Amino acid sequence: MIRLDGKQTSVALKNEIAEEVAKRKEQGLKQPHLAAILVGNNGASETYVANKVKACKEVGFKSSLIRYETSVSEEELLSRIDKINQDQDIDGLIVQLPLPDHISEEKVTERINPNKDVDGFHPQNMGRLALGSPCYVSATPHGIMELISRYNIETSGKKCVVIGRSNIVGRPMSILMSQKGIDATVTLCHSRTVGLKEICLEADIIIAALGKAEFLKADMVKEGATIIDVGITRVPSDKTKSGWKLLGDVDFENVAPKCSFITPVPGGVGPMTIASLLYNTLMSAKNEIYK
Ligand SMILES: Nc1nc(=O)c2c([nH]1)NC[C@@H]1CN(c3ccc(C(=O)N[C@@H](CCC(=O)O)C(=O)O)cc3)C=[N+]21
Repeated sequence: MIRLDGKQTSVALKNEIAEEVAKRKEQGLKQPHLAAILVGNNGASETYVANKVKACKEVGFKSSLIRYETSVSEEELLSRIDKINQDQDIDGLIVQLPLPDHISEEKVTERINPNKDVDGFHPQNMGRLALGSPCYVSATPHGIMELISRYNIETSGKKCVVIGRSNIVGRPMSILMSQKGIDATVTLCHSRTVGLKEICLEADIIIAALGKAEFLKADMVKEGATIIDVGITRVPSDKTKSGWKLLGDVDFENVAPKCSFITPVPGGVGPMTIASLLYNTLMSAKNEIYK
């Protein structure tokens, strides 16, 4: 069993990015600049955004964190997005999800200039993804593809089961795994799937992205499978310093011994998500996607 070390791989990817940023600086080009909007004070969102800002510093990016109270109006948020869209210095903009109920995530996502949509959530980027055209690939799916490629995991002709059909992970993952060059045969499963266990038992690669702690059990996994765990659930624990423990969507302890490759939580997909966001922001600064 080989652990897919997202921590270490994200450091490698960040080093490559930092090198390129340094080179661009020598050429007199400006620093890539990522802006993040955070609404309210959801604990998990705070951690993720703080990690993103820290990662920007590590690679030599400029970052701007824009905070709003939960009570901010949709109109005010949208007009701030308009302003950032116009700002020549800002290459990438993300609005951290989830948003409060009175703000439409759809409207917010659609308002971001697709050229700056380094989250890859805009319909233009999602549509291009489906068509196989150049686009910003959302950070978690992009990070997973990087892990698969850097560990030389075979995908061609393999049976891949994706569990969860969210717009930000499951759906784009199913598209990426089936695209030309990757060539897996994909089954996208969700809460109405009948016979999930039998479907999983056939899989060479399982991507668990349904958001239920320790959902995927050892009796659902074929010997030698590759398991990618996208879940991250916080549960109270008196054994950790923070008072919290992080659980993935996979029952790691029992599943790991059966696998050829498996991602841990934490230290798997999470750090790769952050590195991929930086990668997309560098692409934007270089105008590599929309020339
Ligand atoms: N507009 C938007 N873009 C996102 O990319 C986005 C989002 N909204 N909303 C929430 C999800 C979740 N997400 C994570 C990022 C980093 C870790 C991460 O760094 N995880 C660490 C642990 C961090 C911890 O201590 O919680 C790890 O797995 O090792 C996890 C999850 C980005 N998301």
